[in-house]
Amino acid sequence: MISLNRSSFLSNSGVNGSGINAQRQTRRPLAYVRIVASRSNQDQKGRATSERSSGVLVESTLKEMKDHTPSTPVGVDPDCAVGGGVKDVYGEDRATEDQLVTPWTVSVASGYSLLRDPHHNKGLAFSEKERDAHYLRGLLPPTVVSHDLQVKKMMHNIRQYQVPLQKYMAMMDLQEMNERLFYKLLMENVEELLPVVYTPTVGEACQKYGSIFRRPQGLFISLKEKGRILEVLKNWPERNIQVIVVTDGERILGLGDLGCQGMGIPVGKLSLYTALGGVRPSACLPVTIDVGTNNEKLLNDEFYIGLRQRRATGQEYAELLHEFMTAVKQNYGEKVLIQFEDFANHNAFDLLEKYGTTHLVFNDDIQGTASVVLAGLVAAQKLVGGTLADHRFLFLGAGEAGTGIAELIALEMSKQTGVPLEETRKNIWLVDSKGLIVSSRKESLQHFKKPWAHEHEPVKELVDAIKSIKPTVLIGTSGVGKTFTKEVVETVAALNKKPIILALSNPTSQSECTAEEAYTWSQGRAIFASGSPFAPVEYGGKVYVPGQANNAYIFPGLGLGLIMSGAIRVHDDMLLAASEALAAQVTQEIYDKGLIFPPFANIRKISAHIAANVAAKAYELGLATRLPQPDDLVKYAESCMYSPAYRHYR
Ligand SMILES: O=C([O-])CC(=O)C(=O)O
Ligand SMILES: [Mg+2]
Repeated sequence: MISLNRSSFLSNSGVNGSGINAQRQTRRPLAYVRIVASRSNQDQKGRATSERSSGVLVESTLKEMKDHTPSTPVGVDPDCAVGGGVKDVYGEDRATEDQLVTPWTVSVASGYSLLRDPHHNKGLAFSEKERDAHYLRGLLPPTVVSHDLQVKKMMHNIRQYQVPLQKYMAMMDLQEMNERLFYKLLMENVEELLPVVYTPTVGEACQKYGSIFRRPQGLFISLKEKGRILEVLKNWPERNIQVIVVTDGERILGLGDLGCQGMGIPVGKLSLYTALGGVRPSACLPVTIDVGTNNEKLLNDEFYIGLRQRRATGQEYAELLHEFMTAVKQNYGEKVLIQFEDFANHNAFDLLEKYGTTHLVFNDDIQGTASVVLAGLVAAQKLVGGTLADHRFLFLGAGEAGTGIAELIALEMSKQTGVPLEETRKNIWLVDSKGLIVSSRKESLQHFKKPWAHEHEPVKELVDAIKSIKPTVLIGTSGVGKTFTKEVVETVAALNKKPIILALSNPTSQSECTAEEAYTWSQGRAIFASGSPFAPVEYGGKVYVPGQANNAYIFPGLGLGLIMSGAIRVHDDMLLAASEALAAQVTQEIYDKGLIFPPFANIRKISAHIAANVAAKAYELGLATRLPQPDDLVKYAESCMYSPAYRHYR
């Protein structure tokens, strides 16, 4: 193994190479040279090879590598929480000096390779000067176009596709071809493209991930890698990771066990971390843990990309997860944020409890969804009058989302009123597949359902539970579509002037009811929001715009707030702080439209406010390590955000 670290490059500066490679090199301005976070291996001929993040294989002799000495000083980013690393000659963040441990190598991206490097490619937007300086002459047609025109053209192209999955694939191709164009497109067309890169289309993409799979976009850690996870993490080309979204694919949206094909979810969530929350793409790491799948269809699918075995459970599962969690902390330190995503109930609660005290973790389905729904409910009080404590809540679905939301509502009510948590919980009722959760069922209930087992006679059907509990708010977190039937909606609508109905299961096919059903069956009285987007509905000559109560409002800003404050733990009060910040973004103009969530078009501003509130809470709780605390946290959050604007290359 060649041990050639950054300082050895610098100490060798000025050494001229010889031979073809060296001649090629001397022709090229040294400013092309950049330090890339790639590991090198030495083959039998003593050459170092490294696979760059762009997937371009760089081969260099030791001598040649010495010649790739950066001519420009490698500067350190100003004290910005989200940056904070060494910049390469493109002005982009790279690993910090102490992370540049051997065996890191140097590689060159210019000419043909530059066009195939998604992090630096600008396509037709390379200027005349850049085309000269970077050996691009002839590799591109003569036209030079602006970033804006590229966005316009891509949107035009994407709109030509009728099938959502084709749009998804076009977006993934773009992400792999030109990252900054991908993010500019997504950020400037967020309402149109969110349903493409995220729910509902990402659900279909996961179902078909094996057949549409082209290039890996994250790390696959399977049982085969047991005992070697730290090594696997080091294969990832980026070193300065700040957020990991990890799934084991067992409960992908409301679609069930999709095994290794769940990878679409971490990839999609992390692209929102960047587009919606401004965390730079190179700091994001999607991970799928593959312990097998119990999905027979996938096990028999010749295109399935995961381990062809039934799921490992018990100790084998726990050991793999523990090795992963330990390796992450060892490799990236204790301030890397780990977001658990789409784990099945039986693991999700346990993992959160187990690692919540040792790692910076949160579960998006339990806590992120809860935070967004609480914000919507707080905002809804402006439309219905009163406070949270005036309500009775009934959930269909008592899993991660259901019990997570229920607990955060109870916590907020307790904080607002001073009434103990055990008491505020009594306003909240849950129905699972066996009926209303009541005290006589307590013995047989899973632990996360037990706090909701109140005194009541057993009730089997949802509609009977509604008649008995008389909820003012009905929330669907069942993962089962079409469960808010006409009778269900009519029953809750008969009890309330303005029933709050939230159909949160994803994707659209699993939504408890559609927006049209909610408005029609409630004669236009429902305050409705869903997890996946629905188009506006016309009813009785009026247009109703449904809200989207999706955790995408929260996790990008929450993550940014945690990163920028250097938080070391996630605390429930931070989720409340995030929720409060989101609710505060609902303006009178939005209320006047009958909405309880702000438009996604404003999400960057919303995320900055969420991040600021979360960071403020982290400082207040003594959980922030980035000191001193910035004076204006909103401004600071904005200043930390990634911009997809092209860099000018020297
Ligand atoms: O991914 C989404 O749209 C929301 C979510 O976390 C889920 O449904 O599991
Ligand atoms: Mg999820």
